[in-house]
Amino acid sequence: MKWIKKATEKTYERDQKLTELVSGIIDNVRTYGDQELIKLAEQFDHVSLESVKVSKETVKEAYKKVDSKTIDALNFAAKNIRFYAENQYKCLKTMEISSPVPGVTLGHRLIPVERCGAYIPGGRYPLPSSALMSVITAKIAGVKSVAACCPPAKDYGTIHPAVLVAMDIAGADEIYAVGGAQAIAALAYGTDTVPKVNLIVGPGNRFVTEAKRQVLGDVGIDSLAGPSEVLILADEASNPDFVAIDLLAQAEHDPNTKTILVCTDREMIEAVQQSLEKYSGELVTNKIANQSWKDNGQIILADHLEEAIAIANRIAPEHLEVQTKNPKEVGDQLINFGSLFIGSHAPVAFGDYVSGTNHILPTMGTAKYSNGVWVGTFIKTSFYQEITEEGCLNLSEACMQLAQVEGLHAHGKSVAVRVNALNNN
Ligand SMILES: NC(=O)c1ccc[n+]([C@@H]2O[C@H](COP(=O)([O-])OP(=O)(O)OC[C@H]3O[C@@H](n4cnc5c(N)ncnc54)[C@H](O)[C@@H]3O)[C@@H](O)[C@H]2O)c1
Ligand SMILES: N[C@H](CO)Cc1c[nH]c[nH+]1
Ligand SMILES: [Zn+2]
Repeated sequence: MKWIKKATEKTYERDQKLTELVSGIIDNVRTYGDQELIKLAEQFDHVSLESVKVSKETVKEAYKKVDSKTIDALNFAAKNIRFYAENQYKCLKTMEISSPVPGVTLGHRLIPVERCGAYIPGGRYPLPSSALMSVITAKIAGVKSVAACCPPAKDYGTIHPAVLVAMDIAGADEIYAVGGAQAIAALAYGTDTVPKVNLIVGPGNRFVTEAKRQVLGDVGIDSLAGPSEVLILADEASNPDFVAIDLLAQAEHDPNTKTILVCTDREMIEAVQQSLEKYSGELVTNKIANQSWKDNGQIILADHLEEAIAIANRIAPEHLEVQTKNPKEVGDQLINFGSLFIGSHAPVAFGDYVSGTNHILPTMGTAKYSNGVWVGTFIKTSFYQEITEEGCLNLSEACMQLAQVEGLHAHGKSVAVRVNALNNN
């Protein structure tokens, strides 16, 4: 099956040059700190900064540069994202339970990371919506201090004002005008201006993603996200205009975006192709969208719906739209996706901005084993046990036996001395 190779190909491939370039940036940030961040902002973002820290005054000024309709839309989106995150939080539970072994209590606590960094991409487009997604979710999870980073925009000499307003609405505690691999290095290792964090979340381009890969271990990360993806399931009942514009809506993100149509009806495929032609000329973003569709777009004709569903489950796309008849029934059979959009009136754009689900999602097939950013991303489920004298005696024999099998003498002895002490009392 030829389609499998293309549809499951990694959109983010590491290469030696990228690895070395990024490790050089990380090393320089560790050595030269803020001075290097300012130098790289000049080099890559063409902005000259005095400090990467964005002041409260600059944030206040940003509100004056953003129209009220945008601020209203950001607040509307923020409310829905908060609602979703708060309700997901309610699904998390602490646990404390008596073990069947008398004298042993087992439990886990939900402990938010103390400090996290949220990377908000800003190279190609300003993405205020991404600021809402990461920062709001971190704050609902209980993270005390959230540092938001985004590359400075040339036209403003700092972060784009709509992104600054979104960061503020979302509740960011600190804001830094720094992007790319250097932002990840600053968050991971700290500089005089940027205190280091415990966890970094948020998507970005190949430099950002490679940097996250390299700092992992010194700091936690959410995932290694690649360019956006959409897979649309369609049949003879779909609306070709809806299908076509949803493919292009993802394609306009990046020339590497992966856009796939899986359809059971040949005539529908032809109709979608005509709609694609129609829209491609209309879009302001058509240069990227057309390029992306040409290089990474794919149409797969499935023999029947069961096959279409199996294909979607095999590809495990970031976004999965079901625009077939009985979309709910089809949706129930889908098991690998970052975010599912059920019905022809559910374009990905709603999830990107306003429905409330998070748009920072697994890509490149990683939805087979992982999920998008949610409150749980920021919360550790940390275990504990409380053991009484009775519990100690009840656990001791099997414990000492296993320690002996493993040859770990002190392990066994740490139990034996307690048992002896109890028996001698
Ligand atoms: N999966 C998701 O949830 C999601 C959400 C939003 C965006 N995205 C993706 O995030 C990505 C955003 O990428 P972007 O480029 O627009 O913004 P970005 O902020 O990720 O990257 C911009 C930065 O890259 C660095 N850079 C640029 N050229 C460089 C070079 N030659 N060498 C070293 N560093 C360099 C610069 O520091 C610049 O500030 C897109 O691929 C988009 O699809 C994904
Ligand atoms: N579709 C992107 C996630 O893959 C998120 C986004 C931000 N703004 C618009 N869309
Ligand atoms: Zn999008």
